[in-house]
Amino acid sequence: MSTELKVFTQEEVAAHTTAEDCWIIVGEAGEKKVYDVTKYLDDHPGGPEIILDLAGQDANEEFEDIGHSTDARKALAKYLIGTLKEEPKKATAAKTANATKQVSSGNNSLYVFPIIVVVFALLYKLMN
Ligand code: HEM
Repeated sequence: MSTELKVFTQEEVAAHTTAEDCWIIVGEAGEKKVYDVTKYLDDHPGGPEIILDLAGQDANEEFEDIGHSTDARKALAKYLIGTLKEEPKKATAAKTANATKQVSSGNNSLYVFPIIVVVFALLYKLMN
């Protein structure tokens, strides 16, 4: 059995919001995990609705606020399906586009930088 966990985006998780298909995100920033709790909904001591209200979302704050027991955490662990792809807010699409650009121009900038440094060093010498 593979121990590799699938990585889901926030958008992918957000598509599972019904009683027949209910995913939630639980975990601290940097280690957020995705759980498919569909089968647990009816077993939840706090009722299914409270979880369904947070379906497809990050439910960490609510999950922690209640002060769930170790047993609750063990129950949750059984429904782990993957981890959340966490990225710095916004600008992600732009960054990806830039990254592609930088790969192709990467070699050039490697040479340009030392040249700029040398030019500035010469200018500094001339002026002093
Ligand atoms: C997603 C947000 C969740 C909220 C807001 C929430 C809320 C609550 C509340 C209010 C109770 C108390 C019920 C009562 O005493 O009448 C409770 C109990 C419990 N919940 Fe949740 N729950 C959440 C998710 C989960 C999940 C995903 C699991 C496990 C898969 C879970 C497992 C339990 C267990 C085992 C209890 C019994 C008390 C304990 O052992 O801590 N809960 N929950």
